[in-house]
Amino acid sequence: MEVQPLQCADNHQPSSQVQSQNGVAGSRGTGERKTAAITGGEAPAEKASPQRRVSARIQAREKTENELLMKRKVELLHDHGQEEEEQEKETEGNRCKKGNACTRRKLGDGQVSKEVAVDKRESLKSNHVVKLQEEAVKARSSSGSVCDKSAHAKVKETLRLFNKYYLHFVQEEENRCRKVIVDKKTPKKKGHGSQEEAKQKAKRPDLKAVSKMMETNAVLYPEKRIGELPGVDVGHQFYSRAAMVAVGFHSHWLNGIDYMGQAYKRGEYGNYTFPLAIAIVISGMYEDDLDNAEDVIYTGQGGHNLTGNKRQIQDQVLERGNLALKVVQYWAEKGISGFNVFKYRLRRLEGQPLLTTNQVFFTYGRVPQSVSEIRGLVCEDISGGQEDVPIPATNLVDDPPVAPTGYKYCKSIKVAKNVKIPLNSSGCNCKGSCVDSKICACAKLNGSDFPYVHRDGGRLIEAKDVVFECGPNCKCGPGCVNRTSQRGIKYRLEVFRTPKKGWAVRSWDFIPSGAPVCEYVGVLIRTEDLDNVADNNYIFEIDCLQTMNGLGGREKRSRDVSIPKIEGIDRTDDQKFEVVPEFGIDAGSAGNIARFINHSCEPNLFVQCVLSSHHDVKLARVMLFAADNIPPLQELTYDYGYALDSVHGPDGKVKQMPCFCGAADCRKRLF
Ligand SMILES: C[S@@+](CC[C@H](N)C(=O)[O-])C[C@H]1O[C@@H](n2cnc3c(N)ncnc32)[C@H](O)[C@@H]1O
Repeated sequence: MEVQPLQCADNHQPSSQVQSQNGVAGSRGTGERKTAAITGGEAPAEKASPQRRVSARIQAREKTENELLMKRKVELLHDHGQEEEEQEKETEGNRCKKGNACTRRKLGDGQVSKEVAVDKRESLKSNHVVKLQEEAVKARSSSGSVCDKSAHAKVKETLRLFNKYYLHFVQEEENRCRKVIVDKKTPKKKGHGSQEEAKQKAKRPDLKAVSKMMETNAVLYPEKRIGELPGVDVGHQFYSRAAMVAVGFHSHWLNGIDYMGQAYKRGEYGNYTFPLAIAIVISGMYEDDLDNAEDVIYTGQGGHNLTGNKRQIQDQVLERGNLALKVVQYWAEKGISGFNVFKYRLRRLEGQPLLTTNQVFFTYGRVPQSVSEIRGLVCEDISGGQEDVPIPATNLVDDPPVAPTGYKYCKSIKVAKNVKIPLNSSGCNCKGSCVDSKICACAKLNGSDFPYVHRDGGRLIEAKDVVFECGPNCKCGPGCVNRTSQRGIKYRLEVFRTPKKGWAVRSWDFIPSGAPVCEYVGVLIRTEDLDNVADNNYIFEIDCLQTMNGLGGREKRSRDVSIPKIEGIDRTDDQKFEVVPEFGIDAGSAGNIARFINHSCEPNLFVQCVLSSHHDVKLARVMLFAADNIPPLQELTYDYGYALDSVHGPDGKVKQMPCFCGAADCRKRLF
């Protein structure tokens, strides 16, 4: 636990205004806690024993799991049926995977190419397409929302897997680059990897991640198909070309036009005229492009300078993808650089959902550039200057608009008097920055590897049981990558008022997956001393042990870390983990931005326990990391992890709270 002097901006005013509309307490009076069932103070007989609290959670989680399992079984049967139908089909996609004809538009590694799903198949206008779309709509409405929901979840899961592989390969690449530098400095030894060898292995991490997805059959839609892809809505943003390939939205990481060739004539699409384009990328790489949301003038493929200056250097030829676009109108013209280019007018199909911007700008809205542009501003910086980046609060909901009140902003953990923070653990002996995982003592605790990559100022490769960071006794400096979560808030966050959930948090900046967003800060307290639980919505129990053991239906996390031995607890005996967390963080009266982050059943953040100054998991720091690539202005959320029916009111009765997260897979209740 990092214990730092408490600095508090005084936001402590009467809390009556911190009420959300329609009767759901936005911030007061529900008595819930984040991870375990609780009982209010007025009915001692009903107070849940530690054992009971956790069992209730486990039971409810098991129920949810069983339901999900059943759902998955149904989907598998459905998928299997489809597979049989498609078995015979020979696909261009497969040939492409074997290495044929996949070269054209190049993006730099790591470049954020925010490709928008304008509509994958908007160039198709035939009756067959309309029919297929009608069938898809019918299928959706007849099978209820289950099909849709799981499709969204699958897309998200696929992208998360891709991001995980990507970060693993980023780490590999960072290590390789380091080796090149070391090799340059040290005389060449025979038998040891030379510079040449290191150079040869260079490959873009995003492309390696795509290959890995293909190798492991993890591409969600590996077969080309006509019609929309379930789970990818109009307006969906991909953050790299490779991510599109990982989902199967587009089967080339370089080509702009993805099309089905003549081979498809023999399959279920026998009535179509091939070649037929099924997905195009508007990458802004052609000097003759003119794109907006309703009408796109798309330039055909070929003849432009692959080095990336967008210049057309040759005439285009009416072949391959250029033949595959069946569109409203097409023509040939002399482009800006005087070469023949093909132009295709693409128009949105009637009835398609609208994009959020008129021009294809790739953001969900317009991010304010200065304080004067902020609509509904009620506070310029709720941290009162404590955070490096000011945190404005806006309110376009209440009349008159009010600012968040009833607490003190507090940048770092405040420790209750009866909580003893363990002494600082011994650290590593690395100089400057920890780089060699075979030498660094902290890396060894993390399974002999660093949990973070350097990219974007430090990104966590994947969620772990616990992350061991370098601490006060380590010899490395503050810039060490293994101190990534200790650098405070670096994104421009905003607290904003919602109609149904009280206050909420969003970022004006794009947040890449694995980036640290903030720590959950408040008063570190013994859970047995929490006496106002019935009125406090801001308690976070430090339940790393439960997470580690996958208790309460949680997903077990990566185990390649040295879990510290915990007195009285044998990790092999799961039952012994059924204990109530001993400590919690109460952000009710004092806390940081994290206290405003709402729950979602499909969250974009995840909770990660981090140990830096000491190694007592029960007192770990609670960090929130980005689970996905998060576009600007998307609400930041994490899963509070309640089991349904696990929360009890002061009268001992099960308490329920409706969930307004709006996710396709919403469980409809917070607890
Ligand atoms: C830690 S606070 C989050 C910030 C809070 N919205 C506020 O106004 O201060 C937790 C409370 O927010 C509300 N909340 C959070 N997520 C919600 C959701 N998905 N649906 C409904 N209410 C939610 C509930 O009142 C919950 O008790």
